[in-house]
Amino acid sequence: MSRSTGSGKSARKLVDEVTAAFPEGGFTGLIGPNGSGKSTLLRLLAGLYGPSGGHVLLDGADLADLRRRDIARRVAVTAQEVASEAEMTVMDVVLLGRLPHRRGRAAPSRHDLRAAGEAMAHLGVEPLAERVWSTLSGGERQRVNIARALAQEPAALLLDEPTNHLDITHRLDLLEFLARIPATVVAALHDLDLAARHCDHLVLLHAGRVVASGTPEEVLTPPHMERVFGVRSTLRTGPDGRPELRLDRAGLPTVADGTGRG
Ligand SMILES: Nc1ncnc2c1ncn2[C@@H]1O[C@H](COP(=O)(O)OP(=O)(O)OP(=O)(O)O)[C@@H](O)[C@H]1O
Repeated sequence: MSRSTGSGKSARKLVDEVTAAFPEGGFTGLIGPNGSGKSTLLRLLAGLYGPSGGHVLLDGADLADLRRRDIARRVAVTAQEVASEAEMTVMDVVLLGRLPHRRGRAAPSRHDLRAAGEAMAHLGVEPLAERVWSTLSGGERQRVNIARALAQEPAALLLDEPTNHLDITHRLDLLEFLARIPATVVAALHDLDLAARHCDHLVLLHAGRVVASGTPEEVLTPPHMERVFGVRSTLRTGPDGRPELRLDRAGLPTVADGTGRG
């Protein structure tokens, strides 16, 4: 899909010398500690930030040369936290995803309604269609927000911590769904074990730079895990053939009783 080289726009570089490619139709997990630059890189890929150097390419075209609307027709993005006060129904929120495809203030077309309905069905939020957004729980809001992005029918779906607020069942459902869809998916993820199991490609960031990118086996190596997260790790193939990551802080102080005295 796209490739980003360069840095964020700021006197201080938030991401620097990033060169990364995101396999078309694949599911890339963007991993790294807090503050390592995952959200910033997603914003660069979405064209919300312009790089102060380098380029972000979408199918070979520089995002800087594309109109905002043309980018929005092909790239959908969700933020980490979404505003909670909107008094719109869930259906109206999901239909916002159709805006880049609609002309002026015309009523939603049959195709718009179908795309919104299908997106809601995929995320299991159809029963919430008439609910007011501000009354939803955190996890419901997260799923509706992803449904909105999906209703956009994007070629590339950029998701900032999409498993936030989701219980384990919804986490697994969502990650399996993202691995299956034909769109190019790039998601910032904190659950390294889930990223190992569900993503076919990983980009590991540390202090605004790419430390490694490739398959889970290439990226989740003990030296990378120790260097970036300060943890020991073992990656093996599970009984279902998928990678299984085990992490521990052996040798480091632990918080065993919640008092911090371990
Ligand atoms: N608008 C901004 N102005 C100044 N610094 C910023 C801005 N946005 C982000 N940063 C800084 O850039 C760095 C990268 O932030 P970013 O949000 O991209 O990290 P992240 O990997 O997504 O972190 P997290 O896992 O905590 O969500 C952080 O040090 C952050 O404080």
